[in-house]
Amino acid sequence: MLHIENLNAWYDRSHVLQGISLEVNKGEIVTLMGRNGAGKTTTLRSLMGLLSKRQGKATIDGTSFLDLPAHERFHLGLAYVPEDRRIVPGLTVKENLELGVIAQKNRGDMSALVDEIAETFPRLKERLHQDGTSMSGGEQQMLAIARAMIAKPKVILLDEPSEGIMPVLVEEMFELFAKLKQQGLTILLVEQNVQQALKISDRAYILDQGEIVFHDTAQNLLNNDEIQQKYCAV
Ligand SMILES: Nc1ncnc2c1ncn2[C@@H]1O[C@H](COP(=O)(O)OP(=O)(O)OP(=O)(O)O)[C@@H](O)[C@H]1O
Repeated sequence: MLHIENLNAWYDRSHVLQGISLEVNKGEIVTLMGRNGAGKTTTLRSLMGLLSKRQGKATIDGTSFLDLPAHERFHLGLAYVPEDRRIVPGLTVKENLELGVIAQKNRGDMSALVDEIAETFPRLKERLHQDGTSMSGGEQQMLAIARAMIAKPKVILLDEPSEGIMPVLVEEMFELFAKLKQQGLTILLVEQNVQQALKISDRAYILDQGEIVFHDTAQNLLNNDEIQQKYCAV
């Protein structure tokens, strides 16, 4: 589904990603792990075209997208939820969700789409008329994910969704990812919360200093303390 081959990326002269190759098959959750500064966010940002200098190849369902403008990636079925969530202040939860509909080519029935997504995110359903930014960090994270999901993407890139969120909501969030996977979504997940991420993932890649240094099934990695200690201790 998502295929990345020899991806390189630079911030000015700093060569941060040094030839990353990975793939995420349809319906898989794949976690990208690694210490702070390893290049995880840069990988997602490069895929979204947010770094001016990058090289390599990336395809979604066989279509190359690295050189396409952002809206065309979106129409190919690629969605991105950055770490900072970007909930629009002054808009309700429902209005924030509607922004996800407005961005679509074929908008269909806006309220039907909002109702549909609210079924998957019961916590949002109860708060549709509340100001989006008045919710807790975890709830805002769910709103950001729901807003991306409304476009029915094929692949979603999630950057540190559990960052700064209270433990009970983290649990709920990981359950939600498992549910989205069951609905057929393909997920590339960047997470520091290694144990929980691996429990719901199929496979994982470890990044270190801009290179993939290890990959395995999530189950094997979960049992591999040595590798976790070596590359994932913060
Ligand atoms: N805007 C920027 N300009 C210059 N260098 C940057 C910029 N953003 C990140 N870097 C550098 O690129 C490298 C990779 O950073 P990146 O944010 O991708 O790491 P990460 O694995 O996501 O880490 P973290 O878990 O801390 O977010 C780091 O050395 C970082 O200092």
